Amino acid sequence: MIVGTAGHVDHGKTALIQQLTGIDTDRLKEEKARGLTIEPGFAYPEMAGGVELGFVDVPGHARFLHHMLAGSAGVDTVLLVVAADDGIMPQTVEHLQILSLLGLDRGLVALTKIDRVDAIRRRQVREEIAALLSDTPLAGAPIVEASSHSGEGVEALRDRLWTLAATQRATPAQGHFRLAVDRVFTKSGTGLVVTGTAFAGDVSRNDEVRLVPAGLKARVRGLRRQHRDSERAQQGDRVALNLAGPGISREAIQRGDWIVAEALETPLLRRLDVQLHLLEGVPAVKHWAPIHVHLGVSRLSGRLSLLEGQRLAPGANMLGQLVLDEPVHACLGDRFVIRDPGGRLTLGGGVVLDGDPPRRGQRRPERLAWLSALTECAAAGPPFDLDPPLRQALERRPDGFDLVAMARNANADAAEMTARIEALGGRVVTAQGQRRAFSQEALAALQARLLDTLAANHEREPSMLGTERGRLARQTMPELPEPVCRELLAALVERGALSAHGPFVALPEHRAALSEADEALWQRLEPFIDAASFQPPRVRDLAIAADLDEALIRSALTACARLGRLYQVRRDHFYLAETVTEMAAILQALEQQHGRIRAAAFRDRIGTGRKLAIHILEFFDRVGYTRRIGDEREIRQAGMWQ
Ligand SMILES: Nc1nc2c(ncn2[C@@H]2O[C@H](COP(=O)(O)OP(=O)(O)OP(=O)(O)O)[C@@H](O)[C@H]2O)c(=O)[nH]1
Repeated sequence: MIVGTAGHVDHGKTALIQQLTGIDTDRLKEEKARGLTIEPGFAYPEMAGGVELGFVDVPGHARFLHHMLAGSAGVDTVLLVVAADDGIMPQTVEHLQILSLLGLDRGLVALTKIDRVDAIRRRQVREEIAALLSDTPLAGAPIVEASSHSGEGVEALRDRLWTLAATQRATPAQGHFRLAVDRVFTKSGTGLVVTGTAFAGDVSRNDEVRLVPAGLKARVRGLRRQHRDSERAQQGDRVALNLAGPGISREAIQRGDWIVAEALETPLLRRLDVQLHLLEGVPAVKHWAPIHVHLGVSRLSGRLSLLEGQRLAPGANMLGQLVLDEPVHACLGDRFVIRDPGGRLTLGGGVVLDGDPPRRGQRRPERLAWLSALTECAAAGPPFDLDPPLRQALERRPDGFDLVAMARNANADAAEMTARIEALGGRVVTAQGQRRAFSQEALAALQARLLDTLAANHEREPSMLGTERGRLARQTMPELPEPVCRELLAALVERGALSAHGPFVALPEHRAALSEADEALWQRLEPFIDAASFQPPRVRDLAIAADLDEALIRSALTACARLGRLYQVRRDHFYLAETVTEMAAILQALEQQHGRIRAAAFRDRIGTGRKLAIHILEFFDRVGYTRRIGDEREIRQAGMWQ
């Protein structure tokens, strides 16, 4: 259990934690000199019987509110401190509002400095506190009187907290590991250490993790939880990680960054779709207002885009989008607080719904309906029941949806999510690390559209052998990722609904034909092309060799290429289909032998000049058989020429 203090400056938070735990959480020299907390401080008292309890002591001064917000990230229990002499003060109210916005609903109130007041005053302040709590998630929380000076009531408060910690059921770790970094330092002999609260999942020594936003990979060399060496830590724990790896240094990471499991690595997010709530008593906020956003441990600047109107009224809720100046990491259900750009006023906050909003159509009814479904899902709290939004997506998205991005957003496992989709009657197409989910009807409709497009192509281009797969994909559904389209086409070929001819596909009944004149030319030209296998004569050389007109040859060979007898590897340079198949096999063998394909190795194998070898490799890239990576290539579609 991690208890976070809250309350107005000088109400006795630090003194109380010291009384309760014997630990002084004010570490900084300046804090000591000024008698003021600036940075969050931590205390982990020794507990008997495996009970775990940690304290985060936050500053009360209004100027350090961003530190209070950072300290409150990851806290699960609140200790609201109110001094009996002052009573409720501005930061008592503001901290309480922030804790509500962060979704904290468990905790108690310590009425401190009771040595300074009489019984009547104590009762009066207790009543004021009860009234203040009444319409917050902490309504009805116990109010315990204590004095850090006389010690009165401290034992009773400790008993309450210790019992609460002992009876709290440990939440099982869910999802992939995420940790919000609140401190970064280097320790001689150890190296880089980051500390923070684990928001989800678990981490073990020697795990590989990612730094966000730096994107660097790191190994967990050492691990401490709640200030003790450990092999493993999990959701809810205060964790210190000793990280190592290429590029891992003090400069690569700072407070507010995240350490996440590989599976959560995202292209960095700058726009987050959210459910917003504006506090009562603050000015209304207009669309595109500049704001400060506190998310996890970070403070970011940006704009507030309203998705359901031009103005958000005090006390109201609305769907919106945070458009941030810097990239962030966030998942469904993360809470955030918004403040005015001057950082003086807490305006409201909300819940992250979708970290990957579409560029267009953000206010379309189906998009808003999707966000509303996610709002309900997030409101019910983790573990999230994703079935209702998934069901909705299956019903309403004829082009399917990206299941990997959706799983990442919900910090769920993509394989488990695939099983959920299948249980809901949907289908998932998997290709090259992508997973796209469709309803059965949507999938059938898409396949029918592919066949229709192909039929139209055949009618328009009767002499063509078929349509190149990539082109068919772009023609039919440009918004779908190409690997997914190719996978759909492969399934149709498998079922016999399509026939495959190298990179082309055609309806099985389609028969392309050559004109008689072209057929006659082909008979004359084929021997010339065949004789020179890897280096066939170009159109001009054929014209000389066969004593024919160049334009005639070009048109006949183009017609033959449409039929799949030849491939135009570059302008005016045609190769027999068999030769292309042979070269494809050579590439495959080279890849098997060397891991990657180098142009020089290919040139040596086919015995041509370097320039021609490169032209041929570029042809294979173009048709999607190979992919170029720097100076090398790898096979993308091994089955294309089999
Ligand atoms: N008389 C009396 N004084 C107290 C009590 N608790 C704290 N104080 C005094 O109040 C002052 C502020 O106490 P802190 O514990 O630093 O207050 P704080 O809430 O942690 O302050 P910030 O963290 O800066 O917001 C100090 O001078 C304490 O000695 C108490 O129970 N009785």
